[in-house]
Amino acid sequence: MNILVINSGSSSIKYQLFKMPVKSPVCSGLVERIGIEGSFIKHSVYKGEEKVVLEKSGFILDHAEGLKQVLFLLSEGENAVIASPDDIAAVGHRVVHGGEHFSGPTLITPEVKEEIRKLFSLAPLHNPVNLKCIEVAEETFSQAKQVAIFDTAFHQTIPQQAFRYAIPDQYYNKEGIRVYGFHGTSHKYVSEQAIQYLDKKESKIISIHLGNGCSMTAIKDGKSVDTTMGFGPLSGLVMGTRSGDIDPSVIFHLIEHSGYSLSQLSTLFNKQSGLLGVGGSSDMRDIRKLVNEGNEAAILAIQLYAYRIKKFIGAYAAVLNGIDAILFTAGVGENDKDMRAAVCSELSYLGIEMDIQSNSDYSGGIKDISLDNSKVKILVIPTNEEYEIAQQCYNLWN
Ligand SMILES: Nc1ncnc2c1ncn2[C@@H]1O[C@H](COP(=O)(O)OP(=O)(O)O)[C@@H](O)[C@H]1O
Ligand SMILES: CC(=O)OP(=O)(O)O
Ligand SMILES: [Mg+2]
Repeated sequence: MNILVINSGSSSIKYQLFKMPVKSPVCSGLVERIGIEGSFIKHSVYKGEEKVVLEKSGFILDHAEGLKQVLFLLSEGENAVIASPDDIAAVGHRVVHGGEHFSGPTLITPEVKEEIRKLFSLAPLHNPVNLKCIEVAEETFSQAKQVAIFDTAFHQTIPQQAFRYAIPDQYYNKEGIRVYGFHGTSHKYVSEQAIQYLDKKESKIISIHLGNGCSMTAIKDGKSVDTTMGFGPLSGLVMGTRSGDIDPSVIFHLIEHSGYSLSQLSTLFNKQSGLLGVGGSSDMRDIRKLVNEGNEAAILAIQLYAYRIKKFIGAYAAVLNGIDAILFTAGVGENDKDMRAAVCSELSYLGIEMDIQSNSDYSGGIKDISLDNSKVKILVIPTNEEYEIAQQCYNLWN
């Protein structure tokens, strides 16, 4: 069964084509830096032991344009992996916000699309592009089943004391205002990998997903019990362009004293803050270059970024009453050894002790980068949201 998975993030599209139930993909790829200078596509086709990599650069304005270029790569030329669009049985879509409606894989109908649309304002960087990718896929693969897998689903196990805000009941009961949590597919995948690796079903894990969006989840015995993102994917950690936690008084102040409108506020906190707002770029690789040149704004940006993660490690150690393992994953978590080292520095009181050499040598796969005597394991685990999505789609029919 051919399942194409489309994972549209705020600044990228990742995709993989699986011949399920086989875990390794037929092809995979990445459209990066969508809407910012230096956009590129990297498309890899796996032919037995051989891997053919096609790279294409040139500005890509939006997700629809990026996806159309990907669809062309799948079916044209000598490296085509499908003969016709009808070869795809199902398309699995990552959808970021599912509100309270969706807790499992969901066949996409006009009603489901309407629900995704209703949540646009709560996930303005994501649900609109997720829906756009669904529409492009429906047009292109008209015979395929379209399935949505929601980032919010894994967090349905969070208890009320963690998912409710301390505001009057009616805002929860009538308007659904609560913590939903995001990156659930990634937190689920990496925590399951860790539980397998540690061979420890009863476990206290802190999963740290550092991509363009960033979030942490406290996971007890495989279940999410708290997470840093909330009603929308804006709270918690410092991110590429999002501020993370901010006192709502700042919002009142900007409205009252600077005349900010709703859309200006949304743009400020969603698109102009985080690494971009403080350090000058949303991309950690650019920030690292600036840091190496001694740029003070960039240095401050990574300090804020690391400090916030550290603070939540402390909070979740308390929530879980101990930690067996912390997991680093996603673009920054997997690739930025200096960030991992900064986060884990001076946490020996909590039993977190990194093997600096092992951290520096990390080059892929699941790896324990803690010292032998560290009470807490520090694991780097590459996320694979696409495989997790393909598996959940496959389970719908098998
Ligand atoms: N080698 C690297 N060093 C530091 N950061 C990196 C590296 N490679 C990728 N990243 C960062 O990872 C982030 C993107 O992560 P990713 O998980 O792909 O995000 P998303 O899925 O939200 O688009 C960017 O900030 C990028 O700079
Ligand atoms: C939910 C979220 O922030 O996703 P991403 O990291 O892909 O932007
Ligand atoms: Mg992502």
